Amino acid sequence: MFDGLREKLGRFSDDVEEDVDAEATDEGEADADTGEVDDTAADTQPTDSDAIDDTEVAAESADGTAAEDAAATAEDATATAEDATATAEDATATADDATAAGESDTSSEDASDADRGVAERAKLFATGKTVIDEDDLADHLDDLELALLSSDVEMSVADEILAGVESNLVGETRRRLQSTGNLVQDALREALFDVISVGQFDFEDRIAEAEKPVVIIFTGVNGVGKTTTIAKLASYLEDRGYSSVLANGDTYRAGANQQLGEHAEALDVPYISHEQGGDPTAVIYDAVEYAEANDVDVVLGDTAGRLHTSEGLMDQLSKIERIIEPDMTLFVDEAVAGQDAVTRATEFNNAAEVDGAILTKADADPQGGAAISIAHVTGKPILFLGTGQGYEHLDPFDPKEVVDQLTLGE
Ligand SMILES: Nc1nc2c(ncn2[C@@H]2O[C@H](COP(=O)(O)OP(=O)(O)OP(=O)(O)O)[C@@H](O)[C@H]2O)c(=O)[nH]1
Repeated sequence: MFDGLREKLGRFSDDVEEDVDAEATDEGEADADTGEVDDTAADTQPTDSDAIDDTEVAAESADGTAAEDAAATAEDATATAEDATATAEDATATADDATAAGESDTSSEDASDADRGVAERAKLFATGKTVIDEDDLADHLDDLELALLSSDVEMSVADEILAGVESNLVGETRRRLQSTGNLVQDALREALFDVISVGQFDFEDRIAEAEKPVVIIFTGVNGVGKTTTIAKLASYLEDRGYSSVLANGDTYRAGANQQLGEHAEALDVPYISHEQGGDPTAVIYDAVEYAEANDVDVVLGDTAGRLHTSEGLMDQLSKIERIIEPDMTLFVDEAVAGQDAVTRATEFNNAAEVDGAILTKADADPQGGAAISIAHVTGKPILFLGTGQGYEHLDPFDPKEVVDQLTLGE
């Protein structure tokens, strides 16, 4: 799942990490230069023998402080601190060379600057800050934006992710997700998690706590897998001890009755329908009465995905919402629909406020744009992913798992 986008995100992490390493090496060399300067300050001593002694002392001091500090900090740090230790070692080596050459004449204050540089770099790595140059990062962020947009991530969501990555890289990362030991990847993972996890709530808790019957209405266009999803959810609920009744509120489309009826029969759950052209609100109302009379826990009501006019459809949904006052309205669309799914989610949310979304066909290698964008754009969480045609192919949406999938392929 999401293989294309995962590859692009991986490339971004690798490229930025490479620059961070290059930057770190440059800084290490700069620190080492400072060390070179410090050591030879000893040459200003009056006698040759003093100069030799002092040079040795200065060299030891440069080694000791720089390497020891860096090594000590690096011990506390995670894997990333190893770079800093390496830098400190480089600095030590170069400082030794400089001592032998004895070529510079800067004051010993620079020694503490050098020490600070290495130690602070180690600390930065340890706390999740990087030393990447802002201009370099800007170039990489442009690449990341292209990668996201070409994978159908909505523009405002892409911007949010870029802002998140940038602030996570130049600031302190929040570390809600387990660190991968790669700062750039961690920054990206946190930024993705922020947009994907918007509004998450526990669906099962909501069902358990609500007064019965719980009424759930499904909205979304035809052909995306709405009917199949209703059936999958009935099966999912049954597995968790809840009975349900299916109601066909799609009285517009010929064949809808038969389709949902077949699922009800296959699952052996009650089914309420009216004639084609009837009032969908009345069908769902009947199903609620049936549930109340028969102690059924959950009413699952389908709605039309298309009418003569889109206003007609939206009016119908508003009427259901007004009269039935469902406990939840869930928007269903295809993960593979990308930006279209995001646009439709917004439209349906405006007509009948949704509580969450279900993305079907996540098994059909979607780009990932819809999965990343819908929650942030609508402010409502994705609750389930459809992962196949069977009734068992409905997986609760776990933002952390999706982030892992997108960044680690797990
Ligand atoms: N691969 C895959 N196919 C799915 C998934 N969910 C539904 N489908 C298939 O998508 C097709 C359309 O599903 P329906 O449930 O009929 O879609 P609908 O939204 O009710 O559409 P209409 O019947 O036209 O109203 C069917 O062949 C389903 O088996 C899924 O998660 N993965």
